Amino acid sequence: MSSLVGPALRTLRSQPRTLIGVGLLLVFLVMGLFAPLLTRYDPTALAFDSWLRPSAAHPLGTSAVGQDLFAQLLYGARLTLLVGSVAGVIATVLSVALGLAAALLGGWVDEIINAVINVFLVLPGLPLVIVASAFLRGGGVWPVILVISLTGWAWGARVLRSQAMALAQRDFILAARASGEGTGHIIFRELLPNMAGLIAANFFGAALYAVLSEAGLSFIGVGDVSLVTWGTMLYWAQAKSALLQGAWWWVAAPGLGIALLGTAFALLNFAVDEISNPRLRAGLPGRARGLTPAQATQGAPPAPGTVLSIRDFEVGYVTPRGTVKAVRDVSLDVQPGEFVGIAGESGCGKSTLALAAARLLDPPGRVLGGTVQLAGHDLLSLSPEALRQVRWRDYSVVFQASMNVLNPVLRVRNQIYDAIQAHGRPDRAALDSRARELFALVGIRESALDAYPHELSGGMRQRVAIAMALALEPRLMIMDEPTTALDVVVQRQILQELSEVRQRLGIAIVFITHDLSLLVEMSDRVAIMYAGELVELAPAHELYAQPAHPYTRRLMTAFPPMTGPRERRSGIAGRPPALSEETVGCPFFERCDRRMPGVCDVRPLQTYTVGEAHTVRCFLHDPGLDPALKAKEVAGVPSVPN
Ligand SMILES: Nc1ncnc2c1ncn2[C@@H]1O[C@H](COP(=O)(O)OP(=O)(O)OP(=O)(O)O)[C@@H](O)[C@H]1O
Repeated sequence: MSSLVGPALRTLRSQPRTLIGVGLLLVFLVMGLFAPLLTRYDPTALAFDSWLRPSAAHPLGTSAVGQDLFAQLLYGARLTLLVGSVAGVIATVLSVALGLAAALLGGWVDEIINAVINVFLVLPGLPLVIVASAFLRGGGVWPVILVISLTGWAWGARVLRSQAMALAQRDFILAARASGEGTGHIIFRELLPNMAGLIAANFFGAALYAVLSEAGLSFIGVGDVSLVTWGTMLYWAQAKSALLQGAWWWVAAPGLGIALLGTAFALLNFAVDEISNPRLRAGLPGRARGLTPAQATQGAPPAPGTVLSIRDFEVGYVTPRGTVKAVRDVSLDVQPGEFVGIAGESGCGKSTLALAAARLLDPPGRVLGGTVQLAGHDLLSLSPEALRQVRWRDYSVVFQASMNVLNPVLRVRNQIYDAIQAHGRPDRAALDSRARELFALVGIRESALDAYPHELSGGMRQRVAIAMALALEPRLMIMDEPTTALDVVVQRQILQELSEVRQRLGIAIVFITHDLSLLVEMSDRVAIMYAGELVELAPAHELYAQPAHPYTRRLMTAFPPMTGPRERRSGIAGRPPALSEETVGCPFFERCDRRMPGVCDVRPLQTYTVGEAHTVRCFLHDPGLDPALKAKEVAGVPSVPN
């Protein structure tokens, strides 16, 4: 919750519309709460002459029966706000409870809830309210509130049910369930915080509906017209022909009150959306992650011509249990046409690095520091519109699940056309020839252009996704395990075609996989990640011949080579450290057969250069270190031959 206070205050300060919303609501609250202090008149007392014009004694004049209209406006604010807020709360509580019950219990419970919601949605709202309130007529304000709440909850329940159902399938909820967390924990710690924005928006929407419904009911005389609300003021003004009498202020004052209260709710609704939705408040990521402009531009400038330059990059997942720092101090440059492979065990931060660098990281993921320059653009500072211009034209992304982005009801041809048209409008003939060209590039027969996605195999669909990513011949393609879901033969074919396409078009590729032996064959350079750190970076052949980091050597022995005789492979004993904790020294210390206690577990990790374009983060390569220390091997940790 505290993580929302900062953004809330920032949004309040930076958004004039939020300030206006808060200001208006405060004015109405003061009017309602302090009405007895702001006027000495009883709003219902028939104490004055009728039809008095506005004056110092009666700022809004008097009614047809001699009541002070200013007093009515003040006391009317009180009941109007009461109706809005209480009906808003009841409708929201109902919506949240039903939405959560449907999502968590599923099955027949969900079916019944869904059916009830649908019935309430198709029932025409106003006639229902009129009929219901006709039964409860004259009972004061509470029946009105009850009727409005019970007729106004269904829309919110539908939206909240959908969101709860979508969240219930997200990995973090499934993980919480799998780890045995109780329903209370899942509802209050996992689901509700993620639904906070929508719940608040739902409340303001329901409150607005309640205020308008009460005004509407009162105006047509169905509510309790003996109460003083802005709605009943309008009713009496109309009943006594105020406009014909020239007393337009009798209509204008409550009308304006209702309009401004509605405006306040709507503005607050926007603000809540912005505070609770990290994507909206992260319009400018440099600002969102709390970096000063100076911090956002830190780092050495990349070499001229560099396509992608990542500097001092830090990325984390901000969770209720703390921040999981998945990418730690990573710097990496990619040159035009270069194939850079990134390998490492599962969970070492490869995907997080790719997603964050491509500005595709979803909350709770957040860039915590560093810069990403792509062909001269400071990618992290681009506005969404500027980013749209750059994405696909300057860089594209292909993920393992990219084949699933194909729309099942559109022919592949149209989807390819859309990708080509993303930044221009070539004519039909040009589109057709480009689509054929792209299909030839990724090795798909032209006839597949007229297929629907379900008519193609997984491998073909993934090739279509790659063709779409190639459509605008970007300078860089970021590919995160693009072939992992496919069988080995298809995987091999796609990789060969990719390699040819890259050479022909000069596109740089950052390719992520667990499979180091595959990368060594494909890449110009290979980066090895471990526990969020980039621990070794070297030309592929050099990494293969002389791996410098003990982890790289272990990783090499863990995968069979793609060619050559079959050998017995050994895994890596132990587990990487938890990324939610800060590591002192080398994160591989516990699993390392060459570890040097007193050095590796104590000193801050540094990068050493061990060859041209070959760097490693390992103290074994510290030229200033006592060679006697390096010679020792650690008992109990299986060693790997150099
Ligand atoms: N939404 C999330 N919330 C919290 N932690 C997360 C989230 N997503 C990923 N992580 C953590 O971030 C770390 C890095 O994950 P990431 O998916 O980047 O690793 P990876 O090397 O790509 O793994 P894989 O090869 O299995 O895809 C992991 O420890 C993971 O548990």
